[in-house]
Amino acid sequence: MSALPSSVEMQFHRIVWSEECDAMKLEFTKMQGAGNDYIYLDCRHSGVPADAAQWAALLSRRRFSVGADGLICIAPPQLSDGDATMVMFNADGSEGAMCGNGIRCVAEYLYTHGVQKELIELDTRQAGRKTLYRVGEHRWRAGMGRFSTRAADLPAVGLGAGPLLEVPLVAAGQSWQVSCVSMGNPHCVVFCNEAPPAGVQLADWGAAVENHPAFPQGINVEFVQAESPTSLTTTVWERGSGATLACGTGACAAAVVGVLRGICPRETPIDVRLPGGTLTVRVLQDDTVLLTGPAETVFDGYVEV
Ligand SMILES: N[C@H](CCC[C@H](N)C(=O)O)C(=O)O
Repeated sequence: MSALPSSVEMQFHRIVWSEECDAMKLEFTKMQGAGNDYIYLDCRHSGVPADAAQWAALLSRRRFSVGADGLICIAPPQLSDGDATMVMFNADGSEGAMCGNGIRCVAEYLYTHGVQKELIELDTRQAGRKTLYRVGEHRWRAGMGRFSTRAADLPAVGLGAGPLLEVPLVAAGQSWQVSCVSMGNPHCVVFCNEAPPAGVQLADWGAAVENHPAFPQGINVEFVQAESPTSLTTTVWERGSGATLACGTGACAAAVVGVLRGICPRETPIDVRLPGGTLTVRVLQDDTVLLTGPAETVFDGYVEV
């Protein structure tokens, strides 16, 4: 494991000095939602450590460390009536504004660690408050707030001023009609005959769109195939993490574009089938979105550093 960030601060309340091995133990909980796995740190007493981004990049490395799509700090709530704040980092250490699979797992973590409530209020640093409803064993519904297709909310440049529903985009030698949606974080959705289209390498096209000049802060990319009006098959390339088995906000973005393009119905549950599992999305008349899916604990562990 390469050298730790030199300025690692002993802010984690769950870092304990281990006498027997004269090392520092960083305790964590590994959780996943439809295979989108993160390392969760309980920072409710200590606050988000200054080195969280470095820890995310260090510990997310598969085979060389714990391995994950990123790291999520469970921090104190922004407002007194909240239960906690989710602060998420992608595998490259970049901070994501919102994480649909992560927010359900934070609710599950709190529920299994003393917050015995079926309705949990979670804050985020950039995407506002989310309300989580426990709908079954290890299963939560998240109120994801309203979507937006405005360039300013993504942000996107040079793609036009109106709703970015059908914009031409050339990347990796391919030209596509893409739809851009913000779920608090930016998504580029491509409806196609198969997801991903034959002959298109997700890693090539995904990375090319993620880093396209039209998206100065990067973007998450979804290829979507409509099996029926209420069943979408989707593959994902995530900003800052690459190909993941599922993306909660990406599932919402796919369903939203399906509704706005008249492919999917509003209000009706839409199954978004991802490589890691199925998430269910409802796009309501007022443009708010509900995301339902699993939230599972994989293991508790610690890293000696
Ligand atoms: N990569 C995303 C954050 C994680 C989103 C995804 N894991 C989800 O479940 O919504 C971004 O940088 O906007």
